[in-house]
Amino acid sequence: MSAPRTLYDKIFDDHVVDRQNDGTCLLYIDRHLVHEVTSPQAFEGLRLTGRTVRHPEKTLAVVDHNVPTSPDRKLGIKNEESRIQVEALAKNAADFGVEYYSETDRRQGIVHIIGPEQGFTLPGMTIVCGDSHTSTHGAFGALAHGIGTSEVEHVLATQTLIQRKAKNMLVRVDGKLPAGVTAKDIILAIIGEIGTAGGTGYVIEYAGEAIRALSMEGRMTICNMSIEGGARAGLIAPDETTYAYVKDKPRAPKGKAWDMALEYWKTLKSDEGAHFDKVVVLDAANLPPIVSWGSSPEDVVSVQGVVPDPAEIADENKRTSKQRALDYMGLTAGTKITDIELDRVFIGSCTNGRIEDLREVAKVVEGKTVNPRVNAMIVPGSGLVKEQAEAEGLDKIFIAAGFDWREPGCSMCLAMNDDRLKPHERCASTSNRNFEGRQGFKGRTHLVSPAMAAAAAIAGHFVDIRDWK
Ligand SMILES: CC(C)[C@H](C(=O)O)[C@@H](O)C(=O)O
Ligand code: SF4
Repeated sequence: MSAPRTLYDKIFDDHVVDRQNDGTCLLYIDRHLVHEVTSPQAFEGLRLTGRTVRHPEKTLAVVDHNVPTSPDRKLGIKNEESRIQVEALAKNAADFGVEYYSETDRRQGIVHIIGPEQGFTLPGMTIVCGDSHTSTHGAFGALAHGIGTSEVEHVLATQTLIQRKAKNMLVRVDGKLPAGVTAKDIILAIIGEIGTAGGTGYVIEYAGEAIRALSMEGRMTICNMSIEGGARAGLIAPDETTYAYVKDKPRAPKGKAWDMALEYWKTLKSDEGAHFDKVVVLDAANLPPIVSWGSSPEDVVSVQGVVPDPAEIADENKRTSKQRALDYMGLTAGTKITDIELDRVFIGSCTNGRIEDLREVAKVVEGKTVNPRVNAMIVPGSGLVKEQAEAEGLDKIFIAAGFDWREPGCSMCLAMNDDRLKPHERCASTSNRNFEGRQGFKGRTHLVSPAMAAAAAIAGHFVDIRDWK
């Protein structure tokens, strides 16, 4: 009998092409997603050395970070740098025979949203992209992680990647989530608990009753932010929820191939007794809605809490850094979270820009009006999410409430396009990063769930969504 293995061990082992004595491995890569920011030099490298893309059919390219989200974006991109990046990807995809979704393609959207939508992302696969939030695809029980631009070139040329095995970490979330508390709150709570370096050197497998109960959308939200906890990747073992989501997606296996795939996918779980180097356990029943107060995703507190006091931190470096975060955020220790007023609300991103997120938002804002002080935008994660939302009439609810309803893209998740905060503007955001300047120079970001962002847009300040009527 071979030793019990984790899900990560299994997927890794199944993809090893070569293993050196020092542990360096060459891994086969099943799927490669490409966006405009991290691919120009990689394609240029191929050109300079006269190489081709080894498997264009295992590669999919899309523009997302730099595309405008205004309705008139068909008229072109005004910002020169953005335009050059987008045009470069269009040309590279055409030159190298890679399928490409331009900003006018209805399937276009954020790279981590379109992969699953197209059935390009499947259980058991190795998936890479020159983007840290590639961890999102781990929700399907795929080993998915970000790579650097030189690695993008390596994968384009060889369909393989040099990797060393990471350690195994298990995050088990037991129990049932209370009403109003979501996948976003789970992952913010996990990062609050383990810290942004807690997952360094690990691949995290999420398990437990609360994880099993999540939809694929919720699971993607969790895996998406694994990287904010320092982990190389996040994983959730596939189950009936996964298969139901994947079935009939454009690129999912069909007929006999589906049956064979399913048989394999059912083996994709950690064996009884498999060894984890680190285990963290959380109880879902005790989780409140969470709001970030600082400039790191670990700076989180319950919506019922107050802005913490750095003076209470013993470690000097940490104390100084958290004080700096408070200053940057323009907050005073002891302020009640529900007393924090907002200027902007951003609902979207690869963390929370999927259809289920928009349905949650619609439930909260239907028949209500955005606070006049607040400028609130909703950016669907893809063209297909937008179509689905419109088919369900969600856009009408949003527009009637005073939200700006946009075209798909990364938008205000990061300030790489026209959507950005002005200095000192304070934003409730469903995205994944609250670093200094992330949403615009001197902008102030509070990370929250879609329901919490929606309620904040209406109230003009944070409210406990559990009290929402
Ligand atoms: C631009 C890209 C390389 C970057 C990433 O790697 O994650 C971006 O998507 C982000 O979220 O910061
Ligand atoms: S939505 Fe944000 S986190 Fe996701 S890929 Fe785009 S910039 Fe990165």
